[in-house]
Amino acid sequence: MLKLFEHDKLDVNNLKPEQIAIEVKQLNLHFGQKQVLEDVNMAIPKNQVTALIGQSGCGKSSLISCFNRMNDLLHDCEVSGQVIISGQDIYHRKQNVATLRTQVGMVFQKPNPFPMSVFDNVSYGLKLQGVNERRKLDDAVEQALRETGLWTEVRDRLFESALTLSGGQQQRMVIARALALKPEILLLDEPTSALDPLATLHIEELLNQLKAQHTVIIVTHNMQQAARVSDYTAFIHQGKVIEYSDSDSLFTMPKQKRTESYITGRYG
Ligand SMILES: Nc1ncnc2c1ncn2[C@@H]1O[C@H](COP(=O)(O)OP(=O)(O)OP(=O)(O)O)[C@@H](O)[C@H]1O
Repeated sequence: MLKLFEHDKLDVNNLKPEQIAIEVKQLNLHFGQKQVLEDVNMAIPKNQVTALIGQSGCGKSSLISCFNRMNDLLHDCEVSGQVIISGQDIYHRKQNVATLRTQVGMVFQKPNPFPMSVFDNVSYGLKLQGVNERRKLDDAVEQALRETGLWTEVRDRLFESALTLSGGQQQRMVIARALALKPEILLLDEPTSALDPLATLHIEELLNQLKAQHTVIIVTHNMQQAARVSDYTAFIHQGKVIEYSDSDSLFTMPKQKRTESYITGRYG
């Protein structure tokens, strides 16, 4: 898999404004009395793959859920601080949340195809946006399926139920459903944990291609996967970002003792 050359590495703790897709400032998140994220400050680079790693319950999913305000849907969740995307704090009261979720797509652990055809799944978001012209929908569906490498596999099955696809195909179709809306940012929460090794490999190869057009952020339990697919990695522990750097440095020369303990399997 083609990764960054040594000289292409960015210093994620010192990015220029034009290199930043998401800037997180003083982000805190509570569920009731429980603090889940504490003073998170980080800038996520544009058109790169960034991985969030850390032991179960450390706050990885909660953090990416802040990037498209999925946490708004949860009872008892309180967020403070700023998440800046395209120069706007997405927690500003004037932010249109539906627009935000178009701009920042999300894919979950378990493939969640809607019980309808492949075509209707992939065109779902566009139709919700009021796109009805058949030609436009056809083109968008084909383009999104090509982007996920699924087109040749499903071109003859577009009007069959998406539930008849394999788990790996369903997950790529769900990614295509997000891509059809042309998001700037794609959030993936453990996208391969329900898949077999071959389907996992397909998704991992796909991530590397997607970054040409999108900023990709992946939560993963699997450190080998993070090292394989990501350009940058943040290690999170008990709601805090402990270390954040290019993935090669973090996995081969971690600066913090806690990062080293985690990546060498001493806990987690
Ligand atoms: N809806 C919720 N209500 C209350 N607490 C929650 C909720 N969602 C998550 N939490 C708590 O927030 C903490 C962080 O959870 P989160 O799912 O972000 O962790 P994670 O690092 O993604 O874990 P995993 O790797 O197991 O998915 C955990 O203690 C969890 O129990």
